[in-house]
Amino acid sequence: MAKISHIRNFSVIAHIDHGKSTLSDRLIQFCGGLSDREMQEQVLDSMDLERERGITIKAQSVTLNYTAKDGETYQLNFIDTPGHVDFTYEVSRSLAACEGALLVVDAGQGVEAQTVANCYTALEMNLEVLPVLNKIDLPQAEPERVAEEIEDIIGIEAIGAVQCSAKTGFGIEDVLETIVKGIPCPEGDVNAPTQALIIDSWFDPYQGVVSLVRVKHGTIQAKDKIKIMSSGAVYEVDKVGIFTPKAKNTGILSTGEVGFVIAGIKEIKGAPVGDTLTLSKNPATEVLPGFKRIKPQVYAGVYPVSSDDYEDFRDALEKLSLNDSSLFYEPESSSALGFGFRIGFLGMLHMEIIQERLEREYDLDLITTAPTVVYEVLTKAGELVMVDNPSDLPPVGNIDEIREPIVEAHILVPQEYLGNVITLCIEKRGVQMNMTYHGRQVAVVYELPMAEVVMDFFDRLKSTSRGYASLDYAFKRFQLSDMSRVDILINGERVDALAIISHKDFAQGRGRELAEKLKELIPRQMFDIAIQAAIGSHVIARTTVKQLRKNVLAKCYGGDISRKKKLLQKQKDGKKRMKQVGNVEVPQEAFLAILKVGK
Ligand SMILES: Nc1nc2c(ncn2[C@@H]2O[C@H](COP(=O)(O)OP(=O)(O)OP(=O)(O)O)[C@@H](O)[C@H]2O)c(=O)[nH]1
Repeated sequence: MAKISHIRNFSVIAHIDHGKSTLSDRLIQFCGGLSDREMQEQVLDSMDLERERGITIKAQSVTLNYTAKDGETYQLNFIDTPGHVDFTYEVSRSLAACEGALLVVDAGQGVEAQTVANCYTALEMNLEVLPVLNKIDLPQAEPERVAEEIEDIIGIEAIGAVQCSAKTGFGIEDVLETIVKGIPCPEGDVNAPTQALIIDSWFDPYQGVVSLVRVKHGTIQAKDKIKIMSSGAVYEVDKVGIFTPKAKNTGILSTGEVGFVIAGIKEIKGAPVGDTLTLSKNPATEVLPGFKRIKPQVYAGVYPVSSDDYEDFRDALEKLSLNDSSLFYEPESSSALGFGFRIGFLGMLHMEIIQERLEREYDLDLITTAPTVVYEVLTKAGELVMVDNPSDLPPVGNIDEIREPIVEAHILVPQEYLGNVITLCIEKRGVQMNMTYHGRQVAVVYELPMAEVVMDFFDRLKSTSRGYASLDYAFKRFQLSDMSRVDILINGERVDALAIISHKDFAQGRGRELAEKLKELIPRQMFDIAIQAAIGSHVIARTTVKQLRKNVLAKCYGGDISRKKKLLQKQKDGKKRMKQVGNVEVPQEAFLAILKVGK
């Protein structure tokens, strides 16, 4: 238990790839939390997938003891935050537990969109933000220029900011001194009724639910009866402690501290993120301000390739949602794909990660339909319905208005690529709201339809700017828009899972491209396959997959047997991800073809 004046709770925020994880590991290493061997692996990114992709998904924490130059030992509770645009909401979750944040900026790259977005989130939450110029070992590092850029674009003091190289270890002690001197200690009353904020909860197969908490007032000790304030449920604390980064029982967490609580809670819903913990004896009367829950922005239907896997799929989703409170799912059925689930995601990266985890960790073969944003539909009867699935769109005759979600996108781009970025934004139906010049960089603000942004905008932005433009966006409002559903018919049969909602100006083009794309993707079969795109009963495009003329094996007649086997195996593998639509075999790629359209 540390003296409250000697506690510092902080996060590290940064644009992706500016070196947050590397710096975090250095700080842990400097404070003796890790051996050299453990240092080889980045510790805070614990999931395999994260390591492979080099991004941080789950907020985690570590408690460090640092003996400062003033001779005093400080307890530094450091809470990790993710850096990718899909996960910005997790940042505010971590920041709610802190008094300060290190704003890590790559001294070669300069300020990028999420540097700005994350910094504002921290400032709004009244945190002390301390800039850190990282990667000064790089020959292209320009710490002075970047410091000016921080002052100019973000408006916080940065001249004289601490400089370091997380890679070489240079300046790490200065960073720690900056934390001790620059970040205020927590405030709180150790004798007041206990109040602790649940920053994160996850399911551990051996311990049950583990919650990461920040104690604002009072203490939590082993054997205490804790009460979850939203539900009133009472549990007995088994273990409390800190992460060093390994979990270490301390028997108590006191005011100002950050650590874990395990209390025999079986369900993640039992300890909701953002909720307040108190003690059943002398409970607090008020809950702590939580943080706003984020709703999924992108929905897609996910179906097992084999209907036998449905139960396993449901179990897998249940398990996965134990560790990912942002995962939303509900059963859905499609006439083309059978029984599956509609899953809500925070963005396209989240969708990819979930799909990969389901396939990899749970060994499922899945088919995912094209992702859709949520539309607000006003019916002629005056009802407002939210539609997250094209096939749920009411019949055209019943629709009064369709309103699509609009985001405000903040883009930072070097001047030489500004033209390309503007061209892209216009192509994506963007409306420019603001543009300011900051030295070599330009900050542009656009309102863009979310549907356009979630598709391929990020990749396009990167490629059109050689990787230099950066993006941050947030939902702003719904806006009346001229949208319609484009249906795909295969041999006259409407395939619900292939329907898309598109702006009328693009509907014709997208319908045509989609039909063409499907023609490439659907293998030739023993008969002609007609592919049509239609709006209502009006066919807007048509293509045909011609029938196979010869048996593929005929070519091998008399040829060697191993080649024949290979061919058969290839056909078999290819079949794994096929879905039967009427009498036509449609491959998985076909259901995602829409993502490749409109580029
Ligand atoms: N030269 C140099 N490279 C660095 C330094 N710090 C980090 N890097 C490299 O920059 C890349 C990104 O670093 P990470 O620590 O993964 O960045 P991050 O901000 O944590 O990224 P996410 O975890 O993906 O959000 C890695 O290849 C690091 O090795 C530094 O001080 N100097």
